[in-house]
Amino acid sequence: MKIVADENIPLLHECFGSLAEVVALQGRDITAGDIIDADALLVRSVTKVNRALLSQASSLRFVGSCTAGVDHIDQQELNGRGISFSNAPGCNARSVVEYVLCALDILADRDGFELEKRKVGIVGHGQVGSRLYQTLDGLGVEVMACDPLCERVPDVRFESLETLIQQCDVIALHTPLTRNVEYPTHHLLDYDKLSQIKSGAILINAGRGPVIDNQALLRVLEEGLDISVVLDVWEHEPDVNLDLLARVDIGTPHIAGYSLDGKITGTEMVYKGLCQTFGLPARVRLAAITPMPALNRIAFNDSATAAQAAGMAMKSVYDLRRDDALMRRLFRMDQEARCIEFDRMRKHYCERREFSTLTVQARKCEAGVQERMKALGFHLQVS
Ligand SMILES: NC(=O)c1ccc[n+]([C@@H]2O[C@H](COP(=O)([O-])OP(=O)(O)OC[C@H]3O[C@@H](n4cnc5c(N)ncnc54)[C@H](O)[C@@H]3O)[C@@H](O)[C@H]2O)c1
Ligand SMILES: O=C(O)[C@H](O)[C@H](O)COP(=O)(O)O
Repeated sequence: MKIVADENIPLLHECFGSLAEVVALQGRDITAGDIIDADALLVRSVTKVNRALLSQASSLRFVGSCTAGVDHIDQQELNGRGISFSNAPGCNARSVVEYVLCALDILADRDGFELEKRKVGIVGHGQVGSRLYQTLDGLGVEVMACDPLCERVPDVRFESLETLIQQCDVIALHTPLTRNVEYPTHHLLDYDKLSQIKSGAILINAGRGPVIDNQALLRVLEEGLDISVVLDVWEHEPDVNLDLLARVDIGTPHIAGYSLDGKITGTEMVYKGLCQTFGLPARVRLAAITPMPALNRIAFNDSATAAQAAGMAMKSVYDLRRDDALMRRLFRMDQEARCIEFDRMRKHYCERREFSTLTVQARKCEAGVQERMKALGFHLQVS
């Protein structure tokens, strides 16, 4: 068997090496010629799997994308050719939730607000949105969700997008990128909607860049709309608009889902999908070869307040300011170098772990500290 794969799939050879010959290529550069005799193609979000790419792939039986998003995959074309497809729904949902929590923590420090006093609106109540909702709700934050496609459940407050825009102090976008469907998300936030966001609010996009019309966002910011903006995803990646980057409060190179845990789970989910398609036993257990986190324990004294402890624990696992600072190096580069650097930052991304890998000892701490740590998803030790 021959597998052609994006070289940025973690543990690629450990996982698939015993099953097949694995040819690892740069995801953006995979061509129709590269997969002529491949039995399986494994991609991440930067490879467009469409009619042109598949045109000569007569042996191809399986395509796997180690990602949550599938807007780069023409699934109709795959169905038409009888090619099985697997992706990795939810693999990195916790990672994105933690990115959003860390962004809010940094802005709360900078601007001196308490998250518990802010109203948060989440657009998209799927794997990421629902987990974010639950976490914020557990922290005592007032939350509302907007998702016209999601089944209504009693303990979730669903509102329209207009209500979220009018009422919320934080708006977080977690929808897929869709066009030509009943509720398309392409440019869901256009000039009109952006202009209506409350003054002082925070807008976060860690879904897909084109869900916000980036030119319109730049325009409202230039016109003086007083909002803070956190962008992990950009229209026309890897070609980031520097005028927009200059105006956002936090900017990162599409790494919200890049915890090592999330990426490895993505690999494992696709590995299982491939094994199923080819009738092979899925023997590799990636948990067994996942590295130990560099930091696995932190202890608080009884003098710690809940807010202080939460901020320290979050920053010790993931300090988002580092990613923002690295991103701003793009200002020093010409367009070609910027695109290369955007991909380079993603390829060589630091080994970031999820909150659950950190044990928080809060034995003598007040109940508030313990509750906050638990709600955030840390592994709490109180005995
Ligand atoms: N930045 C990153 O690193 C990163 C990581 C993971 C996922 N993503 C992106 O975020 C998206 C969401 O991730 P997920 O895992 O939660 O996906 P998901 O498919 O589980 O959830 C998406 C939700 O959005 C809802 N939705 C669709 N159209 C909508 C609309 N017009 N308005 C409101 N809601 C709408 C869907 O009903 C669904 O519940 C992915 O599709 C992917 O593109 C980005
Ligand atoms: O859709 C996803 O899962 C995320 O956007 C993912 O983090 C994208 O990462 P990439 O495939 O571009 O490495």
